Amino acid sequence: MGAHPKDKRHPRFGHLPLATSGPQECALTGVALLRAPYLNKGSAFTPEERKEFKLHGLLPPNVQTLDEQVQRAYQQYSSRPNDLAKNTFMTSLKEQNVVLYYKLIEEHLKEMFSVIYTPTEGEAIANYSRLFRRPEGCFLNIEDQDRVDDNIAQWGNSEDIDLIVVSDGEQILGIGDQGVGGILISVAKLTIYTLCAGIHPSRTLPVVLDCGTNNEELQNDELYLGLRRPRVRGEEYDAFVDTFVQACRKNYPKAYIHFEDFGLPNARRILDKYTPKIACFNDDVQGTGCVTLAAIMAAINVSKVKYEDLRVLCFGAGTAGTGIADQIMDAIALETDKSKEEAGKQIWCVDKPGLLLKSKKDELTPAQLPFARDDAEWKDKNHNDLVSIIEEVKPHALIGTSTKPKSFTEEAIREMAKHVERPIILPLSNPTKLHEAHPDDLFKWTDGKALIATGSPFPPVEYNGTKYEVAECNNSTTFPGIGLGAILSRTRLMSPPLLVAATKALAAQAPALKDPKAGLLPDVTDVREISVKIAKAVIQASIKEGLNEEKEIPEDEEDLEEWIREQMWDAAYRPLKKVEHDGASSHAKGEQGTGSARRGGS
Ligand SMILES: NC(=O)C1=CN([C@@H]2O[C@H](COP(=O)(O)OP(=O)(O)OC[C@H]3O[C@@H](n4cnc5c(N)ncnc54)[C@H](O)[C@@H]3O)[C@@H](O)[C@H]2O)C=CC1
Ligand SMILES: CC(=O)C(=O)O
Ligand SMILES: [Mg+2]
Repeated sequence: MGAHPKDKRHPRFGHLPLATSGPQECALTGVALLRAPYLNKGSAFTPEERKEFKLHGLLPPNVQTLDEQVQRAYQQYSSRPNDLAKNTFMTSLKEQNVVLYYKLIEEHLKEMFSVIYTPTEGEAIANYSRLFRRPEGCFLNIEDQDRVDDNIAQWGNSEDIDLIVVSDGEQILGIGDQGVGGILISVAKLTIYTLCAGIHPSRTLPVVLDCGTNNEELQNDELYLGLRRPRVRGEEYDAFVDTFVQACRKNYPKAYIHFEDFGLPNARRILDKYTPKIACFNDDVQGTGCVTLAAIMAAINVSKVKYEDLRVLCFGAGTAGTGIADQIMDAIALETDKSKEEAGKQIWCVDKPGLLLKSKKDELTPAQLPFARDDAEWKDKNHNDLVSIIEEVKPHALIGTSTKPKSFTEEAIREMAKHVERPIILPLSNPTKLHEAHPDDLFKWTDGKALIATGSPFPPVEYNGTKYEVAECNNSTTFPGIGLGAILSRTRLMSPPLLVAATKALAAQAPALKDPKAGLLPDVTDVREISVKIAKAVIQASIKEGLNEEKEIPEDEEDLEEWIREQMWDAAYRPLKKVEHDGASSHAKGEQGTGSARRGGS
């Protein structure tokens, strides 16, 4: 038990919008308290708490520390036979004791990250209706649009929610349409926010928009839990999304909305519609764009390629691919004197039919259009086959967001390595089995010269007796810090300068800047401090743009970092303070006590 780590400090800031330390108000007693995951301490309830909260006789007598609980939980976790069983164990643990859940992951972050996130979370999502035990999050149903406002309103008072992650389940990781199971990607992304950026876990809301599913396997599965109908499209769909957004704005006006894993026809459209109006973010477009650009920035620092010369080939020009292409185009324009249009000419995009060409513009999405090439450039040249395109373009960087496994063939990679000294190769498709290439092969085919980062985690690669770290290029390195900055500054909008600032802050942390054999991106174990730096950059950019609604933000850099750290939630037990029932437990999240985690409320 012991004191909460933050209680040992004397906060230097009189005004902190988010409370993460000090006593926690609790209106529950007895069995109800033990069943409240945000307040439950299990065997770690102190003798005084056991007395005050009527827990005598409900717990075995030995009072334990959080560390002892972690030890036991880790043994239980380790005894599970496979990763999916471990994932299910973790879900149950979270339903019992939120602090213990996060502390356990924190202690074994590297080992558990892939179990609670990609790739294992993908498996859990695909099996959602079979593994289902207890719902988590908010389920909105397109056939019940009139109830959306009520359904959203039941999660607290207007000050209670900082962050909403929403998915419509159409393009989950790389495994396509998972219908209502998409709730678990919202849940998983919020777990990453808490773990990696200390976002207060009880101040978040995971949402799924159930609009039907085109996944026939799910439609024919008698245990499927979602709407058993083809996906709704068009005006009805747009009205549903808008009803959801308006309900969020009305009930939680300060909450930042994160869109995740929407399908190709909708992801960019929705982002473009709401970006000028509210603080929102699409992780697949923007988070992936930022992290990939940061990896490229680190790689060109090693390979000494200049922005004005950089040639990039994006294989798979969907939501993530065009998001990445956009960020790279913006970076080239910013770092050179070129216009965006000129900068875009340094990026070639390939999709299923081959290279994107202007003559096919009617078949291209608006996000693909800026990257379509003049047909004249490709007259009498093969633009349908990756090897031929590589031969012609001679890219410095090759990025895979195609969901087509093994598409970066030996022939393609050897062709690339013929033309550039240090090929930058980023197979980003998730889950692991969909990666465009395996890092072992990439090192082999390029004689150890490739600069690599992958979408899911891989162990280090050994080549010619040297061990190389393979950086994970996943938006999980960026979105938590961006969200933390957005929430703490209460930015009105997530405008491009905020994303540029976040990318630069991440790129500056790349281990490869100090050691060319090290990873292109920081390791997940350092992620909380990385998030502080990213959040700081986002906050400063928000202030510079005049977008910050939070006005009491320290100016001094060190003070600002400390102010951010003070507001990050830690996995530690806080003392409980008994309060009378105040009605908040009628909220869907009422088990958290008073429903308010604000300093002013406790
Ligand atoms: N590492 C990371 O942080 C992230 C990775 N991803 C991964 O990227 C992949 C794509 O995700 P989204 O862009 O959201 O999906 P999407 O469906 O929007 O895009 C995929 C694109 O690849 C194209 N494609 C399919 N087969 C192809 C082929 N044989 N050759 C060329 N293009 C082909 C599709 O036509 C589509 O345009 C997924 O595996 C996803 O998990 C997505 C976001 C973040
Ligand atoms: C990482 C992620 O957001 C994806 O694969 O969709
Ligand atoms: Mg995603």
